[in-house]
Amino acid sequence: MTASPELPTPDRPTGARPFRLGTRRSPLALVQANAVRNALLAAHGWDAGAVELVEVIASGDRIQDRPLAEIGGKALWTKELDAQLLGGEIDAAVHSAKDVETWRPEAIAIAATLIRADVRDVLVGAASLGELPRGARIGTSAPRRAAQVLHARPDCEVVTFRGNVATRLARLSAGEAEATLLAKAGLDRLGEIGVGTPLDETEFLPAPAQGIIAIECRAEDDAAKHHLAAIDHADTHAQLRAERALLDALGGSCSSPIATLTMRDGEGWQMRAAIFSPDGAMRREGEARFAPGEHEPIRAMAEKLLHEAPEAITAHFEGAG
Ligand SMILES: NCc1[nH]cc(CCC(=O)O)c1CC(=O)O
Repeated sequence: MTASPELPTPDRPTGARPFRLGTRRSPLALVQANAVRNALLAAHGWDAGAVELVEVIASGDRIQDRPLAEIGGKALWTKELDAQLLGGEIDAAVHSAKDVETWRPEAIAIAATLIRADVRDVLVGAASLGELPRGARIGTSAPRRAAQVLHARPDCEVVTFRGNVATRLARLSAGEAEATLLAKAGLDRLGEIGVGTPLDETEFLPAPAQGIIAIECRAEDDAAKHHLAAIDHADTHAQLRAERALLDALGGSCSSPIATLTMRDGEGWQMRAAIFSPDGAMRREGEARFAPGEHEPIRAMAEKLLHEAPEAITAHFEGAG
């Protein structure tokens, strides 16, 4: 296992190589990686050369014409960065936590999360779900968004929209759909302020980990862990652990329509979780209170949900039985 060599500090600014931060190449990924870089520079008082971005092309970015669930799931966002990390070519990798699958190699650890951004989805193309024209086409490839829209508006039709944020907005402008749904966090980070209407997060529940930027490093790289700990936002990290525990308990994948919202509840936390049939016709919701790191109530809620949900829902989860 390669450890990060000593890094520049105010007392020792020369002679060390930069900390290499791996990132995907999409405009959103680069904005996010730069946010992590700036956070590291500020937290450690390093000069600009101390953190270097290493751009990695992910298969998920190369294959744009088919739904993610069909071509191999979330691993398509992580496997190239995982390989670079394990091979010691980068010291850390920046991810949208929403795109990081539940199963991770044992030698890789989520070392830090930046403070969570806006968790809401934005509806682009109409002022509200109720105001969509009858039979409107909604462009999305996310099972959660499709099921949740169809639950509210069974008359609508879902058409597959993949590609990065700009591509999806261009496809909407080209008339391929009447509306689309995007994460407000991504739009904000790209400077697309004021696009569309944010949907109330208590009604249209977000995806697990939406709005969270996670930074991974080699599990045994104590130097990298130490550097990254300085930029970790503890409450966000607790939410991420809890929402990943939910995904794990449900056996949820990128083809599972699952939505969740984690909120402070006095001293502790409250989680709401909803699971759907892909056509949105069936919906089941649960709620759990938990303390950070104590995920048993979340697992119990997940088991109960799966136990009581109809086959039309559970068929899309592996946690059942
Ligand atoms: N699936 C792609 C993806 N992954 C993370 C974000 C947004 C940023 C975030 O949630 O932190 C997006 C775009 C979107 O869903 O609109």
